[in-house]
This record gives sequence, structure tokens and C-alpha cells, in this order.
Amino acid sequence: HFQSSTNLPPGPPSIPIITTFLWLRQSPLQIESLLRSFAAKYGPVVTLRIGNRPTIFISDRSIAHKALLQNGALFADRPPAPPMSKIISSNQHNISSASYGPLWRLLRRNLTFQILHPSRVKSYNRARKWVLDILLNRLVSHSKSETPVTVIDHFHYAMFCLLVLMCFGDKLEEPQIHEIENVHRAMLLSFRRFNVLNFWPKLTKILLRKRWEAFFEIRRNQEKVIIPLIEARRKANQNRVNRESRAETEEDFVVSYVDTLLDLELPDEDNRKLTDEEIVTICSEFLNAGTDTTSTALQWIMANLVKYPEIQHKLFAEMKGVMGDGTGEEVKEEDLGKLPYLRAVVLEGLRRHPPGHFVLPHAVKEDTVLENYVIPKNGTVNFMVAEMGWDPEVWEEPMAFKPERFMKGGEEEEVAGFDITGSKEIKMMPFGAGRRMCPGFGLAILHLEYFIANLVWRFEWKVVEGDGVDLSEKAEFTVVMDKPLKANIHPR
Ligand code: HEM
Repeated sequence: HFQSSTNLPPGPPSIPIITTFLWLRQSPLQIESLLRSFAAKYGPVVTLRIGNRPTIFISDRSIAHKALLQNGALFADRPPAPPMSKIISSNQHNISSASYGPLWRLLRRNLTFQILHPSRVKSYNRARKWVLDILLNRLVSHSKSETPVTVIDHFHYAMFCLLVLMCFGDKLEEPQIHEIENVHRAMLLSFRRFNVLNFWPKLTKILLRKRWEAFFEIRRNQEKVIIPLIEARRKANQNRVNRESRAETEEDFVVSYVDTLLDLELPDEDNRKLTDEEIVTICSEFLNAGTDTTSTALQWIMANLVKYPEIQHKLFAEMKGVMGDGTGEEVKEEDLGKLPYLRAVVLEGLRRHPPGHFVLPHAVKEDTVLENYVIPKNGTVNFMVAEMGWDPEVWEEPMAFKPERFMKGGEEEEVAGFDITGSKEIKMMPFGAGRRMCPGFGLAILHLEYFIANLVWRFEWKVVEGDGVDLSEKAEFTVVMDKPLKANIHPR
């Protein structure tokens, strides 16, 4: 039908400004259940109008595969940033918001090849050990009090430390890390409050002038804390002729993300260098992208290990098989590859409790046909991550937590063969899929495995009698536990 091939995907009729109000007032989880009911009514590709852009949601994994993998280049763009995000992203000069083009490619390649390359990731092992010791010491001193420990703040801090050390060099001390954390937290906490500024900037610049000022103040504070750190790396680097030779001469010199950003030249902008403000933006993207996501996943997984002691026991037994009886020692990174059940626990955690229930908004550069619908270039496209991983056609009892799915005899290929990038078929997509897929997925899995292994190796995690483990969700920056995990921990 010619008619249907020029149509937007179906969706509820709406008066734009009302949907926008609803969008702002409802919690994202309410939106998600609303979307589920729309999908039941209108099918797997649905249009909503938010602001003045048609927003399209895709809930079906094979359509997602068609869009993100088979037509990857068409669906790899991002929509223009709304006013507030434009400021936070230095006018879309970071990886997650840059439009699909040379700047995005440069920044993404820099992260992938300079920082996330396995040999470079290895060079951060001292940082990981340092942070693990901080975390374990905090837990050991807590366990002496014999009261339940609420873990999320500890997990969050540990992940944040790790990324700060990768970002600014591993010579920072805890007080400096706290300072960086404070300015970032201020920005994240205020997101909801500032969201309204995105929709009616002209109006809100007058009506909500104080709110705009508060927002600028938070951004300035962030720059005040981060720019001196950038300056310090710049000075340190000026003394060297060649960083690689320096790495050889100074045994403990570790290349940081900032170092690599200082070297970049922007191909589209007369090969200029990044400004300090842009570097602040890109560093803060790095810290934000990897902290809440990973610590949320860690909390969900530990919650399931507390709730299902038999799974925890099986995991401990697997480690014992590799480590022998040497309790007290840590599980080393080299050992992680010998622990398939550990990997299965992590994958199952990411499937059942993906930290983000949506990817970041995508866009197409040209009107594009998908499933006989037109995806318009002035629109936004999103994918329902959680739905994809809960498809009963792929997963038996999709809402159950069963790492055995990923082991021999389970419904999936074994962990070693499981393709989290979904290149042939999308069965879950906690990291997205295709060209915009999370570049940090390998690092995230390493961090999860390393911490889960050591947390379980060092302590037995037990449910708090009478409290249980409540797996209800709450949407914040990521989808977190509504009742944060509390557990009793006993040194093994
Ligand atoms: C469990 C942890 C993590 C999860 C679940 C996660 C998930 C995601 C998702 C769903 C996206 C959006 C994909 C899309 O728009 O199609 C994304 C993008 C991104 N993530 Fe992650 N992520 C995690 C950890 C990390 C880490 C550790 C880093 C940094 C090293 C990172 C850096 C990024 C960046 C830079 C992007 C933007 C990619 C682009 O637009 O090209 N993430 N992530």
C-alpha cells in the first residue's frame, strides 16, 4: 500500500503539549508501562508526540535488529540536543550526543582504542586493586558491627573511584575523588528539576530565571573542580617527548583519558584542539556513563545472590575449584576467565535487570522506511531494552533469575559463545546494539566480574531476617532497586 508506506507508525492520538506535560510529570517507569500497553494495542512500533518531535518506540527484538544492525548506518544518528543538554554536552561535543559523523568517530575511536583496548585496560589493574581494597576494608569494618550493610553507596563510590583514576591518572587521593564526586552528584541530582528547561527555553528563561541560574552555577562548579586536573595533566605531559617512551622509563606511569583528549585534533573544525570546557564535558560523560550503570547492575546482581543462596553457593564453589582453599587471598583478574558460572551470573543480571530500560535517543538522517512505516528525520527513535531481554520466545520463564540459562544444557549457547553485541540476532541488549552500542561493555563486564567474585570470595552474604530482598524497581538515572539492598555479611 502506498498509503501505509508513507505513514508514521501508529500511536495514541494526542495534543502535543499535553503529552509533553505528561512526559515531564510521570515517572519513566509509568511511561514504560504505558508504552507496553500501546505496544499491545498498536503493535511493536509506536509513535508518541513529545514536544514537537514524533518519538518512535520499538519493542520487538527482530525489528531492532533490522534497524540497528542491518540498517546500522541509517539509525546511528542522534537528535539535536535540547537547550539544557546542549550546554551540558558543549554543543554535542561528546560521544553519546554527537551526531553520526567525523567528530563522533574521532571521539569514539579515541575511547575505544586508547582507553578501552585490552592492553590499556590491563594497565589500570593497580587502580582496580586499590579500589577493591577500599571497598573490602569498608565492608570488613562494617561487618564487625554485626548490623546489616546497605551496599549501594559503597558500590557507587567504588565504581566512581575507578573511572576517576582512569580519567585523570591514578595518583589522586580520596579527598580529591570526593570533590569530583560532589560536583557530579549535584549535576545528576538536579536533572529532573532542570528537565523542564529543555522544553520551553524562551519562556523558562523569563519565568524560571532562578532555575536557569542554578543550573549554570552547577556547571561552573564542575569546571572549577575539573579544569585544574586537566591543567595538571597538561603540564605533566609537556615535559615528555614521547609518551610511550615515557611509559617505558617511568615504570608506574599510566596514560589517562585526559592525556588522550589533550592530543586530539578536530578534523571538521580546522584541526583545532578540544577546549578545556569540552574536555570537562567528555570526562564527565565518561564518569557518568560508567558509574551509575555499573553500580546499579552490581547491586541487582548481589541482591539476587542474597535472595537465592543456592546460586551464591554454586558461585563460591566454582571459585574454590579455581582458587583452592586459600581464603584471604583475592580473586585475581587472570582468574576471571576460568569462571564461566560467574560470567553467567553477570549476563543473567544484565538480562533480567538491565540498568537502562531504554537506549539513548537515536535519530535517522533521512526519512527511512522500517516495517512499512516511515521513520521521519525530524523524529526520535528509541528501543525498549528491558522488553527485548524478557521475550518469552527466547527465554523460558523470562522473569526468573537463572544463570543456568547460559551454561551447558541451558536455552542459550554457553557463556563463551554468547554474543552480547547481538550481531546475528538480538536476544537481549543491555548495552544497546550496532554502531551506537555502548563502547564500555567489556570494561563494565570486567568490573562486575572482578567485584562480584571478590565480594563473594571474602564474605558470605545473607538475607536480613524479616526484611527479605525486595526486587521492586524505581527509575532514577538508571532503574535502581526501590528498596536498596541490605544484607548481613560474614567474613569467610
Ligand atoms: C553495566 C554498565 C553499562 C551499561 C548497562 C551501559 C549501557 C549503555 C547503553 C544502553 C548505551 C546506549 C546505546 C544506544 O544509544 O544505542 C550506552 C552508551 C554509551 N556508554 Fe555505556 N553502559 C555501561 C557502562 C559504560 C562504561 C563503563 C562506559 C565508559 C567506559 C560507557 C560509555 C558509554 C558511552 C560513551 C556511550 C555512548 C555511545 C555512542 O553514542 O556512540 N558505558 N551504554
